[in-house]
Amino acid sequence: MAPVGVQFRRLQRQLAPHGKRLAAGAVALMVLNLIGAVLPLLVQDTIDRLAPGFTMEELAGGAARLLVLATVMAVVRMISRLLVFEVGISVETGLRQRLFDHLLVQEPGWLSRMRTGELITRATYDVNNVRRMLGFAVLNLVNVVMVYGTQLPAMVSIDPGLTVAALSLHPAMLLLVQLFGKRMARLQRRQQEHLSELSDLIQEDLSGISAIKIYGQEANEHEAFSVLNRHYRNAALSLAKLRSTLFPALEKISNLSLLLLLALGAGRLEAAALGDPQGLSIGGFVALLLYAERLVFPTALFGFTINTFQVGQVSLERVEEVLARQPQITDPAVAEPLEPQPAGRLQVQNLHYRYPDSRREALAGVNFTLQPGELVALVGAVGCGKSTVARLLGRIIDPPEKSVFLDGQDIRQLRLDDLRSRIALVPQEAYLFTATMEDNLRYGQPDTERQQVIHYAAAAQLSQDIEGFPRGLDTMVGERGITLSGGQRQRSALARALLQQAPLLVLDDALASVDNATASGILDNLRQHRQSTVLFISHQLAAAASCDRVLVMEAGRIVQSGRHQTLLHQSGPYQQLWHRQAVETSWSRSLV
Ligand SMILES: Nc1ncnc2c1ncn2[C@@H]1O[C@H](COP(=O)(O)OP(=O)(O)OP(=O)(O)O)[C@@H](O)[C@H]1O
Repeated sequence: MAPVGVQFRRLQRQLAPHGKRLAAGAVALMVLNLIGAVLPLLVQDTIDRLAPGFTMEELAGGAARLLVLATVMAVVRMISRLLVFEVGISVETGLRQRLFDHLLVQEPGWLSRMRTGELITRATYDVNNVRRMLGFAVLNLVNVVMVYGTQLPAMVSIDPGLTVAALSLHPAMLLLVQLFGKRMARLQRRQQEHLSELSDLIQEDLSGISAIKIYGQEANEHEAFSVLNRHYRNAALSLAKLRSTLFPALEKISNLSLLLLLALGAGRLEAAALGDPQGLSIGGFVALLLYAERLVFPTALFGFTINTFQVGQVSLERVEEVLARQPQITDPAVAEPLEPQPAGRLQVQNLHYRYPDSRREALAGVNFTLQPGELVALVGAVGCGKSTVARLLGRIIDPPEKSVFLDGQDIRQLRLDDLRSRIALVPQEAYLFTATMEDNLRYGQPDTERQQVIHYAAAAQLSQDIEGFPRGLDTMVGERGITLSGGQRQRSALARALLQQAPLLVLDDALASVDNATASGILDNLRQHRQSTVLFISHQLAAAASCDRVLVMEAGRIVQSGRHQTLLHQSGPYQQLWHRQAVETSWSRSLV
């Protein structure tokens, strides 16, 4: 845990914007406690007036005063709680929103290294703990000070000896809550950790359900799940056991302190009955009982408050840890304005890149230029660095400065939004959201007219598929919608990118699930539109052959560049790739 000063500043930071509401809540609490201190005195007065000869009017008057005060108290209590809890809820929702927005600006590489379940835990469980600390705990802390501050003097004024007796068991109550509370907090965290492990496993298994089925691993996955489930169950049961021991124990202590008060109070009542001026009136005794009872709950809650603070501080630290993580891919301090007339000219100069956790350079000095409107294929063996080039062009990972220029502008000097309006990147893995087909296609351009959507769907050779969907463009797709084939997903992602009408379109193996003829048809459409320069990264050499030029990559470098026919007749990696693919194709045909 951080030092107290740091903890205090953290709390202050969260509460500062809600100062007025908190102050209003504190005033309401004070009013509540003042009424709470006066009420037993009124009860005392009303009872002590019940001497022989009291009138019903006197009794009714006393009862009416009590009723009015009790009603006012209930209303003020509600207001004070609403005010303080609202602060907790406002901090909770604000913090969660900040956390979500902060995750959105992080680069995918970092997010994929983090466990999803862990991030969800921080955005839900930990943020909830912060709410409890700033709502429940702040309320109880202020309240307990006020309850004791207003009630103790009144109790002492009635009978100092019995006041000590009434409070004598409170330390035991606090000690018990402290002891149990620490264990409860530990178990709650453990339970939450098991829950996030379970949600990680569910997520992973549902994503990889095909692999599980293909390798017949259902039984193993069942076992892995049941182990985690058992851990969760054990933590939940231990927590339930702890709670069902603690709460009755607290009730017992509270009953004991009342018993003690009754036992000692009886003597004081008897003394008063015998005319001893030091004795205690019945009204005074009832008032003491009421005070003692009103102290039990805040005292027990005070024990929980300390734990809630400790747990809340740890949670706030965990949330702030994520918030403190600076995104690595950001807008430049002073961004260049975008070139007003984009043409789609791309220059890549001496581009080197090494992944953070890798020893070897993925790109070892890549050089190439794409002229406006050119359709250029980038081919090469697996792992040679093609996708790395695509990711760098879209700044999904960051290229060094002065190595990638779009229309003469270093892409590191552009705002990210500007860059992404100029480069449309279609990744290998097409992702569709749970939304209609139309909303999926216009995801990057939500205001696009339907006619435009239809136009670009046709360019991506998707029209026939859409016609075949039950509700055409209004068909729900994604997780809960109909399942699209890999090729349909890829063409949807392509149509989505075409809608952006960016001057440079980068297809990162984005037609891998589409047959050669369809891929060539799509490339023809792109060539006819000529609205963008296109970098077509692919393993499909037959489709690549129809491009204006082919770039060949090997071990992180461009080693050949030229027209297909020229390269095919040069001995080199392209010729080898082409022959290997021709052999594989004829081999696979021979199997049919
Ligand atoms: N996130 C990463 N962290 C570390 N190394 C990576 C990462 N992504 C890729 N690499 C490595 O960088 C090199 C280039 O990978 P890249 O994905 O660019 O190849 P590729 O040519 O697109 O391959 P493929 O044709 O199989 O898609 C490979 O050695 C790969 O292992």
